[in-house]
Amino acid sequence: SSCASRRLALFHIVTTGGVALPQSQLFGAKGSELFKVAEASAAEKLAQSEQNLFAWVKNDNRRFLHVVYRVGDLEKTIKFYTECLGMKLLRKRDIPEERYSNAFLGYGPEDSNFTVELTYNYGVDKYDIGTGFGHFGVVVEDVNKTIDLIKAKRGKVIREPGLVKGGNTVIAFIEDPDGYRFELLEKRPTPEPLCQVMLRVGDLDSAIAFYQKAVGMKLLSKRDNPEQKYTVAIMGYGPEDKNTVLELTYNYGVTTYDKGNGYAQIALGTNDVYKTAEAIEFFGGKIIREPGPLPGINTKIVVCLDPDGWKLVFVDNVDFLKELE
Ligand SMILES: C[C@@H](O)C(=O)SC[C@H](NC(=O)CC[C@H](N)C(=O)O)C(=O)NCC(=O)O
Repeated sequence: SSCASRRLALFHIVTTGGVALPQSQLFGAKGSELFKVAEASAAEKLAQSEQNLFAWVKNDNRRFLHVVYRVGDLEKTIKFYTECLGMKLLRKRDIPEERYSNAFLGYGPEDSNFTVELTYNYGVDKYDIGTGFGHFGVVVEDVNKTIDLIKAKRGKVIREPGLVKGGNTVIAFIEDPDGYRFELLEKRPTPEPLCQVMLRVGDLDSAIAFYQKAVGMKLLSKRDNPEQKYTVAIMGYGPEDKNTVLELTYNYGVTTYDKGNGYAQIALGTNDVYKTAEAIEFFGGKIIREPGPLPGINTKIVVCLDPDGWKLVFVDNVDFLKELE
């Protein structure tokens, strides 16, 4: 967009009363040459800024911190995640003045692992999950065993264990007490068992470009499944067997989804929220909260939307660690 506005500025130089005239008519042949030189130098500067920003984003210290969503009964969800999915309750906080509580759960400490941040809003016991949110992925050693345990605890199994259609991983799907789906994937043990967040997108190429350029993720793999009519792009900061990834799913012909009001956002760590905001804007993301410290806790954040309107929050790495002290 920044590129487009500079082009627009150049265009305005050669317009009179809103009517565009050929450059040679305005400035003569020499003027037209000068204009071309100015335009080329502006384009070079723009390309240079793009390179610099992208290099900064790639070298920033980014990682998946947590995924935030709303639940209707915090204790019920904590019980389900700890008993059925083997997560640990890492911390809880209550913010009575804002009438909400949070619980953080996961498979390892927050300073090095991806976690879920559950939000309970006082008095709200139900949310609409919408159609855009897909699932969270959890690696387990034995899907059948986990499913038996979930059934024994009266958990909801929505897809029995078996090979994923068109692939060779044993999977199963379950739903938590609020209806959020978890895909269980049978894989070798990993340092990051909370391994995926799957979101559906309406334009896969735009989403991939945004997550590469503005968010600094790598396109780890892209797989088309013509029989099932969908394409998946796996984006992340490191190899899928050791790191959490974002799984972007494009269903043929589906360009919009309902986001509901349950799923909220993914939080990512950064060394500089101000520079992050610059990159987000430059590469076409929409900033919905300007970079700066949060009142009360002073943690610096910046909030933006991806091309499909999915929310991302970048959190200052040092401030985040201070929060954990
Ligand atoms: C191994 C890993 O890549 C997967 O598990 S993909 C899972 C697969 N995803 C989809 O089908 C996505 C498209 C679908 N229309 C959607 O929008 O969710 C899946 O869910 N397979 C189901 C199965 O039974 O195999």
